[in-house]
Amino acid sequence: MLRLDGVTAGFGAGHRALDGVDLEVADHETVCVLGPSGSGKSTLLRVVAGLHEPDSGRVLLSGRDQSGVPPHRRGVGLMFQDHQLFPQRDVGGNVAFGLRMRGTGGSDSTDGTGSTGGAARTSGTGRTGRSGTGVRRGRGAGRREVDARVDELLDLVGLPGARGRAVNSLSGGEQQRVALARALAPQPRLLMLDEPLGQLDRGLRERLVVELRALFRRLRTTVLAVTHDQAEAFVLADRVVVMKEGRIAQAGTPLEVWLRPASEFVARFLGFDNVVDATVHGAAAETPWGKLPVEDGTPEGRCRLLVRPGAVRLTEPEDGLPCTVEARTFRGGDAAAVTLLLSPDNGPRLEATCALREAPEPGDRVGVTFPDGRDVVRLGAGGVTDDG
Ligand SMILES: Nc1ncnc2c1ncn2[C@@H]1O[C@H](COP(=O)(O)OP(=O)(O)OP(=O)(O)O)[C@@H](O)[C@H]1O
Repeated sequence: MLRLDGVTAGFGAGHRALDGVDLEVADHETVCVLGPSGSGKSTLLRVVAGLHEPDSGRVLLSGRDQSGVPPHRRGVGLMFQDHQLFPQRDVGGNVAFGLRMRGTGGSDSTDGTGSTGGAARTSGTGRTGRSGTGVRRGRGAGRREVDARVDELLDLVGLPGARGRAVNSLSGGEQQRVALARALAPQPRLLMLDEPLGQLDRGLRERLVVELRALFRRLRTTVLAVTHDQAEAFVLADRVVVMKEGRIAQAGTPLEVWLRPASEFVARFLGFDNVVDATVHGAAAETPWGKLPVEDGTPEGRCRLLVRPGAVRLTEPEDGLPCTVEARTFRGGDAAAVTLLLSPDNGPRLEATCALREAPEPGDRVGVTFPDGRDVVRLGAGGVTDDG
């Protein structure tokens, strides 16, 4: 569906917001681009949408090179985090705008980019017979037909009966759903979401992201989404792409990336802080915290080693590496988990997790052992791309 070949793009001489990016998104796949602020995520979407011309490289949609193809002729939908609904139109008017974007050349867009409802699908690109919203294409639909289509889309996003409501009477989450209905209305061949849930509170995000995933699966929508929140990306994505300074640091399924971060950068981005120098010999690694088990097949030699908090077992001070508890943070969740920051007598600080009822207090003395190698990972081994 989408392919980027060596795309480099920037803002002025020598600046590279994207640096030789190769990326593919398959039909019906949801790919989430993750990365810290400034890593090039939004620029990537803008290049695909045709809103930013690459300096070199190619963007192909359904095998066709998009050089020189204007945004409204690319058939991609783009939804930004601030979703930019039209406040003067009611919910129905906003979603109907998305419907009108089909085959109009996108001229309704407030900024000429199609960013409000998505760069429009153009007619004649052959999308007949597609299951999904049930919204059919064609101009000149009568009022009743438009209303019916709008209702269908609102049902789809979980806002039945909202057609006549004023946009400013909706909650943030409801507005988000309207924006999504509007972006889905033209049946873009590729839907791109830029921090789609960025401004919503955590509880709502967690709920909506699960709904979005179910919706995209049901509609078989092809999605390229950008987020800086790895938890969100892991729920939504079939595949995640982690970016660093305009390059792809790693791509893989959420599980692959979580299990085998390709580099220290990716590991730290995922929130893992126990990363140390180590030397692997056989089934063990020499570390500043002592000898730790590693999984069978771990390549030998000097490396950076990730020790996930799950590998750290608390015990009595005399039974393991003696540490002082520096801080403890209640994380909540089903397991009532607590994150502990430990200061070992030897070696750098160490993060551990445990259940609340077992959690020691700051200042307490504990011992730690590392009984299981499954959460001890040699970095740079087994990732798709290693950024060193
Ligand atoms: N309009 C612009 N003019 C100049 N530089 C820009 C412009 N837009 C982005 N940049 C620069 O390009 C780089 C990539 O920016 P981009 O917005 O793509 O990153 P991002 O990963 O989406 O960041 P965020 O998560 O903060 O939105 C950054 O260094 C940024 O400062």
